[in-house]
Amino acid sequence: MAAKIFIDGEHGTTGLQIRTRMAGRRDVELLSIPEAERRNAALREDMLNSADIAILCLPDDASKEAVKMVAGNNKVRIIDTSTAFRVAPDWAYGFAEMDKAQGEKIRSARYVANPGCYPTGAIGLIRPLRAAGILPDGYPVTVNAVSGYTGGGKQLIAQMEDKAHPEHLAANNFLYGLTLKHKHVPEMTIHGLLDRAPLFAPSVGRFAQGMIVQLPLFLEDLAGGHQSLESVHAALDTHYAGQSIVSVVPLEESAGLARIDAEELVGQDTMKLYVFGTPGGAHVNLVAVLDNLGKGASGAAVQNMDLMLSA
Ligand SMILES: NC(=O)C1=CN([C@@H]2O[C@H](COP(=O)(O)OP(=O)(O)OC[C@H]3O[C@@H](n4cnc5c(N)ncnc54)[C@H](OP(=O)(O)O)[C@@H]3O)[C@@H](O)[C@H]2O)C=CC1
Ligand SMILES: CC(=O)N[C@@H](CCC(=O)OP(=O)(O)O)C(=O)O
Repeated sequence: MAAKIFIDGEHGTTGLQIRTRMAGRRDVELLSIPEAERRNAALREDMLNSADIAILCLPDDASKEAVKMVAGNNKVRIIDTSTAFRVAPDWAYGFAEMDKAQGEKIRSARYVANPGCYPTGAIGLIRPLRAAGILPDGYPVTVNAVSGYTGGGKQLIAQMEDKAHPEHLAANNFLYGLTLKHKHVPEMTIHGLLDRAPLFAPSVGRFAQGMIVQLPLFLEDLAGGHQSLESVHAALDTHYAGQSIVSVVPLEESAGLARIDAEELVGQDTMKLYVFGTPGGAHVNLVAVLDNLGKGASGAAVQNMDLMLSA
């Protein structure tokens, strides 16, 4: 029998892209609410409680309310795409490739927190190096990133695309999060296994989807025996061996590149990791490229749903 899936927030940016990815699938039956009724709490509660898996594509507060609506119903499993539960101890973090044991945790979980788009890139780069003891305690990690503007949901899309919007944004590229208190920092710290919060500097470009996350490192401050471009690359390559969602670009290939396109993986649910620098040099720049709505949100939610359905 087809599994019943309800996407709460199905008419928003993340929800719509999950729906697109489900189109044509016979193993799932989508429960749906007409767009005009999207904020009808009674209807949503009914749908949430009729689902085998509910995927929440809502702001944090609405996600918390939705979770309360199914609290007494052990049959319903939840994937939440908001920031609300990403560091909650009783939720499985929905990034299967970050750790060998994570896929099994997601498969058997009742509650799965889908990662944020920036943290997917940052944790994808940081965690293998922390787990292998290469990035030492106290290292001052900085994460610099650029996102397509769909990362800000319907509101930012309207501000970027609609010239008549009262808060129209004309900039082609802007920095934000200037207080350095972005909501993704706790998630990067905890799931990146860091003992010191990273300094995170995000930005947005005038392109709809796509993302680059950069982690520049000083090689002399890494653990002994790992202070080379080749060693850092080998650690990432070993960590991601045997799966097809996160790939580590060979050093010979990245050495021949003059530039990286933030839109490289638009429409795909994979992530590419690059290691840049010069052999024998002092620095490396680790770079993750992904689609903020692919592996950064909707694609990851479908990957998590598939893992849960395989239980
Ligand atoms: N966009 C992205 O790249 C990413 C988004 N996320 C997260 O995914 C979640 C959804 O974001 P996104 O799709 O971008 O946002 P959108 O604003 O595009 O969509 C949110 C949807 O939720 C609806 N909604 C808002 N409040 C309520 C409520 N109280 N009850 C019912 N429905 C409600 C909105 O309706 P209405 O139109 O009436 O406001 C809208 O349809 C957020 O938590 C976001 O942080 C995570 C990773 C990446
Ligand atoms: C460009 C932009 O505004 N991006 C969003 C993050 C997008 C994302 O990862 O969503 P979550 O909020 O669910 O973590 C921001 O910085 O708040």
